[in-house]
Amino acid sequence: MGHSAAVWDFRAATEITKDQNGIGQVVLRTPQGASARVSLLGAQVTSWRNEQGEELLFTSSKTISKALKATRGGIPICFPQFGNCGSLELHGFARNRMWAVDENPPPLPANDSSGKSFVDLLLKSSEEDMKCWPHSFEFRLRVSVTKDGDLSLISRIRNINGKPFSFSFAYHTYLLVSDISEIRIEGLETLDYLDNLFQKERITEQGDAITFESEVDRVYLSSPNVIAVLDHERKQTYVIKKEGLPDVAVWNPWEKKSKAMVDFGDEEYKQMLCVDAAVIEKPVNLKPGEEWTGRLQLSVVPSSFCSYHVGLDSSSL
Ligand SMILES: O=P(O)(O)OC[C@H]1O[C@H](O)[C@H](O)[C@@H](O)[C@@H]1O
Repeated sequence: MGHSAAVWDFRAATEITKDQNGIGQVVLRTPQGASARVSLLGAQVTSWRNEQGEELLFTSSKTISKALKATRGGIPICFPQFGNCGSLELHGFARNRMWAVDENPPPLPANDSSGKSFVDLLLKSSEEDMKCWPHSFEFRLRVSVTKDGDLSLISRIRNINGKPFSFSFAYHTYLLVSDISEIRIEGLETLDYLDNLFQKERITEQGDAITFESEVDRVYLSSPNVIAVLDHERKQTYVIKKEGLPDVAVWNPWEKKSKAMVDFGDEEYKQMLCVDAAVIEKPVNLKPGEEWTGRLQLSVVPSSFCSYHVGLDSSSL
């Protein structure tokens, strides 16, 4: 039975359940049938479905459900470190911590909650984490599904310390694709990137678009705020809009590395592509009392629908 958006109670449509390990899961639904699932472990979005109920994010079928570890897939949050560019565990600790539902977050700009199904989550620095990263912070994440089925993530990180600190950050987004060989990314051409396969060497992208025929592990620098990932076979395009996130990490492990990963099927590299809106090259510096905001909005449009080319900006975010 259909529901009219006018009478849809977005709050009531937000359900909190538990997974088999007892970890809280927030399910967001729209009247048109789009949905997302967010785990309180890591504030990781583990599912995002369109109005037809089709999954749009990749999750490894070999995911090992070891309690208190992020699973491979969805959108893990990398904070306060991306990759291994510091002394912390890979991609920082935030993705492996339990987050709380924040019932009363400081207000976001007007209208952010209207017509959306959303949840606010909160992570604060713990005594344990202070031992390896001695900074007090409050990290608020709002995850929303809009009435059009778009997935939106807004991160606000506040320094509640007496001293400045800096961090790197990424929305480590595992997109589900039909066949990696048929995928093209538009919006990164002509940019410089750091190549993780060559000791982070800085290289200028020469291709007209990014395509895939072997392992890729790069960080594109100073990128535009709209990136498109075209899936030729499915005839659909992921449009990635971002704000406050200058870099884009692109990763596909390809065949050999896939076989070496215990929580990843040997052939699964064909169905995934990580395209992470991020701050990596120049970390964010926060003075005491300051707050940083990083926004990501993911939509899916038919590939014939090219309006994402119209004004490559993110003003509608
Ligand atoms: O295995 P994960 O924690 O999801 O990280 C997977 C990948 O993430 C990033 O893109 C890094 O650049 C890669 O070197 C890393 O292997």
